[in-house]
Amino acid sequence: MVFFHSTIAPFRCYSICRSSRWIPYSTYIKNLLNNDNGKTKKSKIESLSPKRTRIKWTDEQKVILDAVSDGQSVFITGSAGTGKTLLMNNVVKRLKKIHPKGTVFVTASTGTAACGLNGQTVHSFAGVGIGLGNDESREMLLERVMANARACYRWSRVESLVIDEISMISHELFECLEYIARKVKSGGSLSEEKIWGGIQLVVSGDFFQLPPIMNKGENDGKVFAFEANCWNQSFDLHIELTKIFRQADPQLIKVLQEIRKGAVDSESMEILEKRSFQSVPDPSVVQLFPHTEDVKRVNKIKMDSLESNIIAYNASDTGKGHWKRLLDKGIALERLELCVGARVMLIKNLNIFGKLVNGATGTITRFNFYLDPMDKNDMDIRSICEYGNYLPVVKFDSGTEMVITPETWQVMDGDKVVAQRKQIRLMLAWAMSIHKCQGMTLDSLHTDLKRAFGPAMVYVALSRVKSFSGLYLSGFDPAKIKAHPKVVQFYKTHFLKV
Ligand SMILES: Nc1ncnc2c1ncn2[C@@H]1O[C@H](COP(=O)(O)OP(=O)(O)OP(=O)(O)O)[C@@H](O)[C@H]1O
Repeated sequence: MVFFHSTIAPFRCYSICRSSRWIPYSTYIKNLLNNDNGKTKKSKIESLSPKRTRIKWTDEQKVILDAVSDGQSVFITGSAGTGKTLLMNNVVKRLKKIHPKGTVFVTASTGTAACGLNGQTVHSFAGVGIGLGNDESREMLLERVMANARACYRWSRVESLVIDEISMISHELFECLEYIARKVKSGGSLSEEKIWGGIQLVVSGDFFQLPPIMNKGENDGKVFAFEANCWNQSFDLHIELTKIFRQADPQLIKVLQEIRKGAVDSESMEILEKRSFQSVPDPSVVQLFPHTEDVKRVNKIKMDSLESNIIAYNASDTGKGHWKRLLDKGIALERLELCVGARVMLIKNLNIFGKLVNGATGTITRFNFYLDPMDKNDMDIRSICEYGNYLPVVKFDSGTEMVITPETWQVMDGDKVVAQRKQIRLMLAWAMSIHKCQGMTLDSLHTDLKRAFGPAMVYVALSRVKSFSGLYLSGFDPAKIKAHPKVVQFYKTHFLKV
C-alpha cells in the first residue's frame, strides 16, 4: 500500500462538481491533500489497523463470563459506562463456543445497538411486527410467527438468545417472546413446557436509560420488561456492574448517579448550574439534541460554512429486503459526506486504551490518496469513495492523527451474514441525537436541557461525558431530571446499592 502525502500526478483532467461549484481537477486534488494553502503538512500518522488490546475484566465481569460459559441465563445491568457493551461482545464469543454453530442469536431493541453487536433487532429475529399486532392474542401471534418460514426456522434453531438494550423492550414483547419460545420448543406438549423453552437467555441494559416506545392504547399500566410475569424466572443470575469506567472523577460519578435516579441534591445542583452557559462555548463541542431534524440542520450549516470540497463515501451494502433496511437503522450512514475541517466522530472502537473509542472526536485534516490495486483495503476504498481512493485523515482531540479505513457492520441471522455494510467508521460530529449517542463516550458535549422529554433523557445525554470540564449545559431545568418511579423501585428491590 502506498500513500502520497505531498504529490500526486493527475493524469486525467476533468472537473468535479459539488453543490454546483466546479473546480479544475488539479486544484481539487491539491485542496484535498493539503489544508494549508498547498503546503504539505508532515505529521506522524498512526498505523491503519486497530491495535489489539487485552482487557482486564473486573471480578463482576468475570462472574458473568463464567456464568455464561456454564450455560446460565443472565441479566446484566449497570450504570452507563460500566462496560455492558464491551462485555456483551465477549459474552457472544463465549456463547458461540458452547452452543452448536448457528444456534446463538444476537439481538437488540434498536437497529443501532443491533448493528453495533453484529446482530439483528429483536423484532426481526422473532418475526413479530413492531406494535405486536395491537389486539392480537398471544395464540394468534404464535400462529403468525409460525407461518413465517424464516422466523419459524430461527425459533426452532435457537439455543441461546442475546438481547441488548433491554430498557427499550416492553413488558408485552418480553412476555410474547417467552411464550413463543416455550411453545415452539415444547412441540405442543404441555408436560414438556419449560420457561423460555430451555433457551439460554442473556439480557443486558440499564432500565434507567431510554424506555420502550409505547403505542397509544397499548399501555395497560405496565411498561418495562421487568414487569413481565416471567421476568424473575427467566434468569439464573441477575447482576449489576458497579465499576464505572467512563468517568474517573468521584464528584461527576456522584452527580450522574443522582441524575440516574432522578434525585439530585443541592450540592450536585450547584455543580450542574456552574456548567450552564448562555451560548455554545466552542464549536468543537458536540451538541446533543433530542430531535434528529436539529441534528441534520446544525451539521449542514457547519459543513456548508467550511466551503471545502466534499468527498463522498457511498456504503457498499449486501443483503436484501428488510435485512438491508436494518442497515439504515444502524449508525453507519449509507452516504457519508466529509471535507477538510469537518468535525467527525468515531462510530466504532479503534483502540480502547489509546482512547480511540466509539464517540472519540476530531477534525479532518486532509485526505490521503491510496494507491495499490493489489491491496485488499484499496479495493474496499475504491468501492465506496465516489471520486477515487481517498481516505480521511483525522486529528483526534486526544492528539493522535490517524488515517481512517472502511469498516464492516453486519446483520446476522444466527451465524449467517444476511446483510453487510462497508463504510468509513465516521459520522459528522457538530451535532448528534441523544438516541444515537446511547452507548458512546464523549470528551465534551453541549446540550440544552429545556428540550429534553421523558424520563432518562437527561441521564443518557450527560452520562456520555468523561469529565466535568467537557460538560456544557444551557437551559438548565431541574424538572427535566426524571427517573421512572417503577425503575427506581425495581432497582431498590433487586440491587441494594440504589
Ligand atoms: N474491564 C474493562 N477494562 C477497561 N475498560 C473497560 C472495561 N470494561 C469497559 N471498559 C471501557 O469502559 C467504557 C464504557 O464501556 P461500555 O460502552 O461498554 O459501557 P456501557 O455500560 O455499555 O455504557 P452505556 O450504558 O452508556 O452504553 C468503554 O470505553 C469501554 O471500553
